[in-house]
Amino acid sequence: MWFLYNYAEFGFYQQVLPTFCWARASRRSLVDHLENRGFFVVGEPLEDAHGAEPSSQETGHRPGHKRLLEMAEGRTEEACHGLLTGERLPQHEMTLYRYFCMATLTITHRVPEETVVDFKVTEWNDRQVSAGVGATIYFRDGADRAVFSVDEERWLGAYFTAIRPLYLTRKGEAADDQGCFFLGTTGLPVANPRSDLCRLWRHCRKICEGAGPNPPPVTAEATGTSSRDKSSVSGKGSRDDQWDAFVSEFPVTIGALAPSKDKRNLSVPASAGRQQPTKAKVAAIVAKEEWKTNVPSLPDVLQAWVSPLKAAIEDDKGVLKSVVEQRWKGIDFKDFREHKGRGVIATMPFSKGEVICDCHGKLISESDTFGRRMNDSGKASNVKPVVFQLNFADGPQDTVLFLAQRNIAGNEELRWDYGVRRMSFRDEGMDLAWLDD
Ligand SMILES: C[S@@+](CC[C@H](N)C(=O)[O-])C[C@H]1O[C@@H](n2cnc3c(N)ncnc32)[C@H](O)[C@@H]1O
Repeated sequence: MWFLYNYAEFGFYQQVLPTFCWARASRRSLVDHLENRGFFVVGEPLEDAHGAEPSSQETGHRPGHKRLLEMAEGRTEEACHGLLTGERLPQHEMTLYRYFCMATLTITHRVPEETVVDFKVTEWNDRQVSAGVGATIYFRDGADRAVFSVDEERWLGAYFTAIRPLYLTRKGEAADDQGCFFLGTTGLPVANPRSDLCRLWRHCRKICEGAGPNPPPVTAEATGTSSRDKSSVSGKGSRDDQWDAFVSEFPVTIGALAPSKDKRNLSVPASAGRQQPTKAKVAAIVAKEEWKTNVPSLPDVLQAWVSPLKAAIEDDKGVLKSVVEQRWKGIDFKDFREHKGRGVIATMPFSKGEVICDCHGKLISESDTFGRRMNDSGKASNVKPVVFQLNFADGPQDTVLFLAQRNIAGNEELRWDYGVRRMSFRDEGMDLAWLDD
């Protein structure tokens, strides 16, 4: 019985665990080591405690991820059915569905991430279908290939026929889909599959946690156990049952070692989710860690919190490129003539929170920038400026981006609240009626 064999080593790991725990690489390698020795790892650190994303290799090949993917299959199947019967899924579900399709390639079929990013529509169209068996797809002139089951082919097919076209119709002149199969919501090829997969794992994990007070253990593939293989061992209950009994007898948490003093405030946000966590949520996360020293203070943690969405924007290659090239899709100039001069309109719908353009834009002689032409509205603004630290190749740069303040329809004028009122100009401002707009 696999864990009895390892049981002899368990005392050793209990001793050495704390010294390995905090450094991210050490946590990873320890988990790898344990899994290779046949241990199940519960609460596997899919991302490190500092909030950094795992490396692409880690993201692509964690056995725990395969398990999470299997657990998301049911929901994917439902979504696939909906898509194929003409149902319009909410945006975030379509995005998750696309993540799932990408993960099917990287995790189930071990297709390298670069190949997934570069996966072309022609390669999909050229797939070899064997009725009732599945399909073989050749990537990069046959350098990589994946043999899909019937279900997998159907999942990707539903993405291709029902989701990708929606993204494409939102493609403006500035955007180039480059014939890629996987597109982001803005119609551009996906740029960062690693962060997409991290979001998928977080989502899958939430589903697991929502399933009951004790999330199902993330099992190591090396043990030969999968969600579909819960055969009992030695007639003494399933492996999962035996594991549960084992864990309850010898509880251990690999996050139990306190964080270092300088890192403590960054240690919680990674597990806090997309929204700014409440004090209560941070308190619960901290309590769960059972740290004894350097326990982070709740207000400091809340202050250190950075939205994962914000982090994703700061690394988004499309945004970085648009800022540099001043090419923003889905918006255009419009002359409102004597009423208020030129302004900027949306030429496609934007969802709340989407990046629209940067605020002032790089000054290019004899060339306009959208940010500089946007008109004001104190009462009915639909975009808002937000400061980001964009991670350009030559270093981070503070940049103000305009984000959609609410869902914006095509053809709407984009306006932001300059923050000035008649009173801002003292008496001179009294003639500026547009400031009341
Ligand atoms: C940054 S510019 C915006 C672009 C400007 N409309 C143009 O044609 O260059 C700001 C100026 O636009 C005009 N403006 C901005 N918002 C306006 C509004 N809601 N109604 C009328 N004029 C407005 C004001 O003259 C303001 O000084």
